[in-house]
Amino acid sequence: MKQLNHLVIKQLSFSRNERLLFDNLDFNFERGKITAILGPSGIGKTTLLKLIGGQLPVDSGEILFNDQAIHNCSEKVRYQARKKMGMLFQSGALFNELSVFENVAFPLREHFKLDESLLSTLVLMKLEAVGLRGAKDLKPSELSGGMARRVALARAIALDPELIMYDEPFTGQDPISMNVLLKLVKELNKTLGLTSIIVSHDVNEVLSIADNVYVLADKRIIAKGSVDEIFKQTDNALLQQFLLGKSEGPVPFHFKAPRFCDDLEKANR
Ligand SMILES: Nc1ncnc2c1ncn2[C@@H]1O[C@H](COP(=O)(O)OP(=O)(O)OP(=O)(O)O)[C@@H](O)[C@H]1O
Repeated sequence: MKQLNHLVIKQLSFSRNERLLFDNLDFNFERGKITAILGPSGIGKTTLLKLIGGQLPVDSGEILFNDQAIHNCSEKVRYQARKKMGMLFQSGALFNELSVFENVAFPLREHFKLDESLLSTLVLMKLEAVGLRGAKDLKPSELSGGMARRVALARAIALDPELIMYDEPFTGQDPISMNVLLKLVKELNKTLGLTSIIVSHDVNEVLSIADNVYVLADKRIIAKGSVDEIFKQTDNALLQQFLLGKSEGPVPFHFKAPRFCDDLEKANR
């Protein structure tokens, strides 16, 4: 029987450049749901996706995908797990020299030996799913930013992943493209039965399609739950500051620094 939790992270700790980013964190990503990961810039959201994808090794803790440990497994197991994960990174540029069709065909050609007619059918199905079958012969330079993001999404679902991770998928989009992408992410989640994880600074937009939310701040999870539950936590000052985007609150404006007078004295020595 398939577990309710598709991906489970237990007691994750991770440092970068001796800076502790995660201190003993637990996450449960429910199968078939959209989970948003929110938090201030630099808190480690992209890093979390890279840890899940196996691009970075954990310092300590466990990552279980379909109940199988993928943090300390063999290369073979990691490769099999990675094949079931699609990733859409903001910087995940398309190959400029390839057509839209060939960009989406790329992972299929890499992983399978398919005859051209089957490959073509699969690519056209993925492009149809993102509404861009008609753009198959265009080059990336001929696409708008929103269209390019949708082609990257078609490429991310080319191998029929179970889980898809989006890193800032809406950044830099005009309101119409943003809504098209939001609708698409929600629809694909439902029609393909995906488990989706979205990292985004577009708090209201991402919460409009998410089922569950984790809010990170200062090495820990400051709030988690369904979207409704998160909005009810009005006594959580850190969460409220973040959700409402207030400059005043528990999140300090100043990055940790020595006393100003000490720095000035040093500068004038
Ligand atoms: N390649 C790297 N090498 C060393 N440190 C890195 C590297 N990439 C990121 N970091 C550091 O890790 C921390 C977390 O970065 P990360 O990109 O995961 O944060 P984020 O929450 O996704 O930020 P943002 O919302 O601004 O994208 C930051 O302090 C960053 O400087």
